[in-house]
Formats: sequence, structure tokens, C-alpha cells
Amino acid sequence: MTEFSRRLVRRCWLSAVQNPLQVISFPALQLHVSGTAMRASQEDFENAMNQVKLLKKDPGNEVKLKLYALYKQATEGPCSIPKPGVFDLTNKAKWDAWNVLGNLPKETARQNYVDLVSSLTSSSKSSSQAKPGADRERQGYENLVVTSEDGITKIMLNRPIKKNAISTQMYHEIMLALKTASKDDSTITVLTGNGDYYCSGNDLTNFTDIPAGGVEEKAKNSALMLRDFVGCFIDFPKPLIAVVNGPAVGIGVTTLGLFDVVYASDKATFHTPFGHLGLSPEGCSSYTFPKIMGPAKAAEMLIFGKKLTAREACAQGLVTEVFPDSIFQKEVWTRLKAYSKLPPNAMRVSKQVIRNTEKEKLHAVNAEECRVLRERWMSDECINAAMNFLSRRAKL
Ligand SMILES: CCCC/C=C/CC(=O)SCCNC(=O)CCNC(=O)[C@H](O)C(C)(C)COP(=O)(O)OP(=O)(O)OC[C@H]1O[C@@H](n2cnc3c(N)ncnc32)[C@H](O)[C@@H]1OP(=O)(O)O
Repeated sequence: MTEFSRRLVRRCWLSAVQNPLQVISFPALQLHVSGTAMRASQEDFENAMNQVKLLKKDPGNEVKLKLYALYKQATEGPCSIPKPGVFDLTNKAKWDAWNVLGNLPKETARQNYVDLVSSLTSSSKSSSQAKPGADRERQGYENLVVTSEDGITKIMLNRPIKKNAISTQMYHEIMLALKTASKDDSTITVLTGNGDYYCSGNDLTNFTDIPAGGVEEKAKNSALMLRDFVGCFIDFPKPLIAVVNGPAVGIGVTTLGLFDVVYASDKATFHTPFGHLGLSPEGCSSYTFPKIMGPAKAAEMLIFGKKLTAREACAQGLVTEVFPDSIFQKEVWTRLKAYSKLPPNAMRVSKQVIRNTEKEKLHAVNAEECRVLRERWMSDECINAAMNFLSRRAKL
């Protein structure tokens, strides 16, 4: 094994532990009941297994791994199957969780399983009464807050603790929110972020969730998802406004070229560190940025990762207007409320006239960028950069 492979293995396992949610899927709990007759607590054990299937809230991968391990220990005894391959992250995580139980007696494992399920069912009962959770569930978004008021649909990235990094689930949620907004009664649509960041770009842990088909399959799926995601911005039929409340990174920046208007707080910065990450441009920026700011300025951003202040981005034409942070929200929303009262059909038609001649080109650019990125994601440069970030050795 090369030093690189060793580091990758170490990194993959570390990320599996740090980000268990990315690693194991909920259906993994649909366990098969072994025919082995058990003693007194067999009924409790079976009831507990049924309760697991009825849990309304995903308990998280750490707990799921514990449940899996206890189940296996209770039904089969100590782990004696061969250790899965290093890239088989899910099965390796499951194997590790089971193996760590050593010689724990079957009866103890069974009891622990029942106790763990009981704690989960009581906590899910109490948490289902919490209003904010219920609101999110009703809306159907885990990491977005979508509101419609005064003719404006506001889509707010709501993962401030991770600087609004876009997880795989969020890509899908944003696509759904955009598609819904394109058909709702609002006249304009706004994308913004909650907290101090607008968006820190692609969630770098997205790539730790490797499917059975390996990194090739992951890269293929990611490229397809990215193409659809960017396609939603290209095809969005109404005025689309970015309210950039703080720093923007990666795909949070590149997609700005597909917005009709971009307002930024003077605290915002614009950074596309593709070179540092072994990546290449996406979000149609390879086409929109040179068009907006000229090829030389675009190259400085997209190839060398030059970070722009809000005022620099405004001078380059990427940002429409910059506001002091202290008055940013007030000024921007006052203006947007006024815009939203303009005749909706005229706004739509004007957008189409401005954008339609470019649409086909933009879809072609998007497809090509995704094709190139699919290769990049499998490169040593990219894997190394992601590992460095995940092991906290490197930041932007
Ligand atoms: C499938 C589609 C692919 C599309 C491709 C897109 C390309 C891109 O978007 S490339 C850009 C990717 N983004 C980055 O490289 C940013 C990485 N993040 C950072 O460098 C720093 O976190 C950042 C400068 C944004 C903020 O630094 P700090 O202010 O010091 O905060 P923290 O680093 O402590 O961050 C808090 C918390 O958030 C997590 N975080 C932030 N950004 C990301 C991210 N992009 N992916 C995953 N996680 C992120 C960070 O790890 C911290 O988490 P905890 O350690 O758990 O507290």
C-alpha cells in the first residue's frame, strides 16, 4: 500500500466516524430476524426491532451503527466475518462497530439493543412535540427555510453551523425549492444564507459517502446531480436575486453569474479556490465570468483562486450593488419589496429576452464543466485537498 493509499484509508475511516450520517443509510436498519430461538427477552427484542422500523426521525448513523452491531452480536455472537475492503466505507464502518463489541455475551447485547431502542422512542416522542421541527417537517426542508411574502419567495440556506455548506440533501432541496418557486404566485425569487456566511460551497464531506460502485460511481452521480442543479438556475423563469449576506465560496460564487441581480453586504467575499482543491470551474462560470469581468480577471479568480472583496466583485460586474452590513437587510428588502410590485409578466418576459439567447449555450457549458469535474473528482490532487480539509490541516 502506498503512503497515499494509507492516508486515504485513514482519512476515509476518520470521516466515517466524524460524519456517520454520510456513511450509512436508514434502510440498513431493516434487519432480518434470525430464526434462532432466544430466551426471555426475545419478545422484547423483536418488539424493539419493529419499533426501530417505525422511528419517524433518522437517529443518525452513529446510533444506527450501534444498533446494527448490537443486533449482530445478539443474533450471531462475536464478529468473525472478513474485514471489508478499505473503499467499502459503509460495510467497513458496520464491521468495525460490530468487531469492537468483542466477546460481549449475546444476552447482554440483546438487552443493550432493547435499552437503546427504548431511549430512541422516548426521545423521538418528546422531540416530535417541538414546534420548529414540526414546521420544518411540514415544509419538507431540512436545511432550507422557504417563505413567500409580499410577492417574494425567499429561499434561505439554513445550515449556519457549517457556514451553509451545501450537502447532497441540500442540493436536492434547493432544486425542489427553485422548481416550486418557478410555479408559485411570487413575482421574484431570492436566495440568501442564514448566519454569517452566504455559502461555503460544496460540502466537502459529500465525497466521503462512497457507494458500492466506488469513487467512479460517486463521481458519475455527483456530475449528474450538479448538472441538474445548475440547470435549475439556467432555466429559472422569474427574476432571481442573490442576497449575499456574507462570504461566498465555490459553487456559492459561480452560480451568481446565473442570477439576474446580486446584492452584497460589504462583509461578503467571493472566493473560488478550485486550484487549491484540485478542481475546475462549475456553475457555468467558465463562460459567465469571462463574459462578466473579462478573461484575465476571470482567470485570476477561477484558476488562481483570488478572493475578491464585495467592492472588488462589484467593480468586476459580478455584484450589482454593495451595502454597508449595518443597513444591508433593511435597504435590500425595501428595494426588493418595491420591485416585487412591478407587473410580473413584464418582468418574466424581460428576463427571457435577456437570457434566452444564451440558454442553449449555458446548458452546453454546464454539461462540459460537469464532464471535466467528474474526472477531477477522481484525481489525486482533489482527493488530497479534500483529505487535508477534513483532517483540519488546511483551510482556505
Ligand atoms: C456535487 C457538486 C460539486 C460542486 C462543486 C463545487 C465546488 C466548491 O464549492 S469548492 C468550495 C468548497 N468549499 C471550501 O473549500 C470551503 C471549506 N471551508 C473552509 O475553508 C472554512 O470552513 C471557511 C473558510 C469556509 C470558514 O472558516 P471558519 O470561519 O474558520 O469556520 P470553520 O472552518 O470552523 O467552519 C465551521 C464549520 O463548518 C464546516 N464547514 C465549512 N465549510 C465547509 C464545507 N465546504 N464543507 C464541509 N464543512 C464545512 C467546518 O468543517 C466546521 O465544521 P466543524 O469542524 O464540525 O465545526
